[in-house]
Amino acid sequence: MGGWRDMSAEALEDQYSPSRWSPRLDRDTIIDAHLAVTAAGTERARASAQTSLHVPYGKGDGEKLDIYFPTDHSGTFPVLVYIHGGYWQCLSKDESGFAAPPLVSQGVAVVAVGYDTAPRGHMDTMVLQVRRSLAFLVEQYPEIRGIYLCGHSAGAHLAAMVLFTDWTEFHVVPDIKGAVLVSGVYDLEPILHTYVNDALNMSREVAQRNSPMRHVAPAVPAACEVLVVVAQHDSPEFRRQSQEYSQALRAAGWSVSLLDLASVDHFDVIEKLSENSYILTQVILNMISRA
Ligand SMILES: N[C@@H](CC(=O)c1ccccc1NC=O)C(=O)O
Repeated sequence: MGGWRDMSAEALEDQYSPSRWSPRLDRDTIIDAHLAVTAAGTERARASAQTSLHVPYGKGDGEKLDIYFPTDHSGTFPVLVYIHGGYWQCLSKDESGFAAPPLVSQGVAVVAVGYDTAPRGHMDTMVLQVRRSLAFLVEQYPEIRGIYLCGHSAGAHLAAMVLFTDWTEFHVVPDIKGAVLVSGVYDLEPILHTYVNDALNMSREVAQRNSPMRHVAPAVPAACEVLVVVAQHDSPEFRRQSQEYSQALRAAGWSVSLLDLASVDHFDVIEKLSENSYILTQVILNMISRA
């Protein structure tokens, strides 16, 4: 976990700026393009699927989720819970439904979870909120048969934290059957030394306590199948984090695959989930149908 310690501040900043690594778009336009594409995809999903939007899972303003129901939902159904990225400080559930169309047409519900981003939300709060959203779903929707987590970037980090939850205080144990972690960050320590922490304001202790890499231990039972996905054009640091995290999980007895997707960057690696023909869409559908 150590190479980053030898980097200059500028180099580290570069490595943790996903917008600087795409051969497709330049750094000043790629984030806006990502917002536009995911917002349009979400609008399309909301227009075509049956939905329950802004469902409160807690008392806080930010504690709401959107449900995209399967086209045929007379019986039980699996659910993919999508946790958005945005470096724990931007984006929201309102542009996070774009992955729904190919899934709902195959009988899978999609839930886009909202959480309080920084500076309003603290790292501990975000992790707790996502955990509570799962407990809520299990209690409120008995039709759900099997939960699959999918998170992008900061959302992959939050999904990974959910895998290491002691559910006793939540009074329910969600049946998490799989997790798809896309271009995530699993060790938060390097982030402390970058602009990313300006809004997050994490101490070293908070960063360590919320680093999935530090929770991988053989003592934690291997709960579900994990797919760690990384983009060809993610930065070397992002690629290293995915490699090391997947190796650590495997060494601890988890069933893990590392999927290194060619020809995509940090942003279109997730945007393309709106397409039925995208390889990751098919891999996810396959994971769900095998269970
Ligand atoms: N300032 C960051 C922004 C960023 O990382 C980001 C933006 C939108 C969606 C996901 C992102 N990355 C991780 O959560 C960058 O340089 O790309």
